Amino acid sequence: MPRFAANLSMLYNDVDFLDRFAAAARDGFQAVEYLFPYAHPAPELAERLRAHGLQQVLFNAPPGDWDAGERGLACLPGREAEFRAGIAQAIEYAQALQCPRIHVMAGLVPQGADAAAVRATYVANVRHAAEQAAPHGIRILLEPINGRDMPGFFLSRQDQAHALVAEIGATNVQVQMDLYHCQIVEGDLAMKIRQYLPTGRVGHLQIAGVPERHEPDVGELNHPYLFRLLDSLGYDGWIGCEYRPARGAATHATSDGLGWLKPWL
Ligand SMILES: O=C(O)[C@@H](O)C(=O)CO
Ligand SMILES: [Mg+2]
Repeated sequence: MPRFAANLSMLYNDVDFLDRFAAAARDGFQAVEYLFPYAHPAPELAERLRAHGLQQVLFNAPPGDWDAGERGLACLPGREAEFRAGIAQAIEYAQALQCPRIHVMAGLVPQGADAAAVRATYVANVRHAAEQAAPHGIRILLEPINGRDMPGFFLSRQDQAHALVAEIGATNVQVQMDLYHCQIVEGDLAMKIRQYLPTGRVGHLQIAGVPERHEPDVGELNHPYLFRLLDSLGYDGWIGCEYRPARGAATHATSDGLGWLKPWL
């Protein structure tokens, strides 16, 4: 059976962030993920996980100045020191939260930048992150993101991410295969899953309905078919529920929209 993690950045927006742990546990989730933990002290987050019997399965390294539009630092020439400081902070949080995966966002390609320099910066930065994370048993994940949601993002295709993982050459670097982004950029999801899961290089999956990024049972995808396929391939990792409930931040919007999950809990 697929194992589902609630993405607390997108789900349960009708309550404060720290109250989303309890809400997810009440709905039957045993694991959570979210974008960034850094607004809260790690012990406070660890206590929420403990109190509600939840595992933290993923969060992101610091992305640079998110409010100013930055979406990761890994591919940005000249920002290496900030990138490294962010990785050190992320590893501290991952240890405190016993989280085995950190997503390192690639970043937006700077206007006019030399493509070779951007790629070389990315490879060197991810190698550094992998080296720092490895002694703690932490994996570094790279996620291709669609260019409609994040125009100019360095990484958008699965084949690009897998080629980079091979080039980086560290055993603790894997691809975060977000099926929502993959459907928008490439489509042919079942064949992509059949192609990439057996490589052992997919470290985490995420889902959402396409194109609105609402519940998985809203939109053009047949998620039950994909879940059965993942089962048949022996996928035993987590699937992050990274979608915006169709009723937004209305009271109980997330819980009311979880009908799709019930058969899989
Ligand atoms: O798909 C996404 O948007 C996320 O997984 C993420 O980490 C960046 O926003
Ligand atoms: Mg994602």
